[in-house]
Amino acid sequence: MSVEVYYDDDADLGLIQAKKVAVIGYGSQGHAHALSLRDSGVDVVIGLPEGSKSRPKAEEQGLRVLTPADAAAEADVIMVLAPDTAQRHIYAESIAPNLSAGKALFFGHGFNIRYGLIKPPADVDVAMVAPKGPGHLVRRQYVDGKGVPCLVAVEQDASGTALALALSYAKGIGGTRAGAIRTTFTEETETDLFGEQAVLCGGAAALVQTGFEVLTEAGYAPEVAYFECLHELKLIVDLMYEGGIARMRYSVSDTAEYGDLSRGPRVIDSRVKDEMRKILGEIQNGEFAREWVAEDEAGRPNFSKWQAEGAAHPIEETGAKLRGMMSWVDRPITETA
Ligand SMILES: NC(=O)C1=CN([C@@H]2O[C@H](COP(=O)(O)OP(=O)(O)OC[C@H]3O[C@@H](n4cnc5c(N)ncnc54)[C@H](OP(=O)(O)O)[C@@H]3O)[C@@H](O)[C@H]2O)C=CC1
Ligand SMILES: CC[C@](O)(C(C)=O)C(=O)O
Ligand SMILES: [Mg+2]
Ligand SMILES: [Mg+2]
Repeated sequence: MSVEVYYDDDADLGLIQAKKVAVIGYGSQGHAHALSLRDSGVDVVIGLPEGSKSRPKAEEQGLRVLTPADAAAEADVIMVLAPDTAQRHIYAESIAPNLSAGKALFFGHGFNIRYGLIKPPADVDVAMVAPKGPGHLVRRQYVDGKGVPCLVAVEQDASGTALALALSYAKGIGGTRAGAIRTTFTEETETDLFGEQAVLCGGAAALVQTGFEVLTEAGYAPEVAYFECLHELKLIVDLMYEGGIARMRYSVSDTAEYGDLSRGPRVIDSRVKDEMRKILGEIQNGEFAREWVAEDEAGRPNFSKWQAEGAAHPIEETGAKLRGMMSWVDRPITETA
């Protein structure tokens, strides 16, 4: 099955330039969308509660900041880029009362629509523009004249032009420079959650920490273990990113390649694959979403405990010391937001 991919020539920037856009939230994604849309000639207003820590950041960047309700009331297009767990409350309290017929409700991730936590009225467009990368990279790429590929999806096409508007928005944040791939809210949500849980965040972090523990528990220096299990991972992933796993295997020694081919499948074995399938099942049947919403409503006790445990892992102390010696390590991600 081939996917539809749209580039700059397939998108009319004029459509989004003719609208007023409210970006609700000014964090990782919010700041990137808002600043890049503004730089693309779009009339943008930011929606943040009074007392939000993000307000001064948005104001320092010259953006107009209103409450979420006032921003939603002014806007034709409302892009929701607040935390997934906060979105249903923001929608009920501030957006729904200001969502009149003909407006468009946009998302950067499909969680709340996929799991029925937000149910928009039938007379508005509901679409998604979801960059496939962290917000700070989305902004940096835009500033550099490039873009991060993104997914676009239409859940509700009340106007008959929802896809064209989503593509126009994607062009405004640099997404169609790299390519905007057509998908659905269901596919984006389920694959995004699976990727971050099993591979990109959960799987990779557990792999790095476990490798570090095995080496240090066997008596090897934490600094040497850090380089092997975390630092060099970026260099290896960069090779995969540039030319796939084959390119990485071409570039490493044949000793490394033999170790990779013969030992890799012992680490990520059929038990791990079965567990990944179970994780995917929990995403598909809504179990993960119910658990996460309940955890959030209970004040996030497990989340806070696991966060603290992660921050106290010995790899963090070793890494902080070593990175202090690395003048070439990139600027901190807090610089642009
Ligand atoms: N992080 C990423 O790169 C990616 C995120 N996404 C999706 O983008 C969306 C936003 O995520 P992300 O950028 O990580 O979020 P962040 O946590 O980085 O930022 C959230 C922003 O929302 C604000 N906020 C919190 N509560 C409210 C509220 N009640 N009303 C209005 N604004 C509020 C926060 O303000 P304050 O400073 O006051 O807390 C902050 O500015 C999510 O749907 C996420 O899944 C999609 C792709 C990648
Ligand atoms: C990989 C994490 C992510 O899905 C992302 C940056 O794309 C997220 O939700 O932050
Ligand atoms: Mg993602
Ligand atoms: Mg995600």
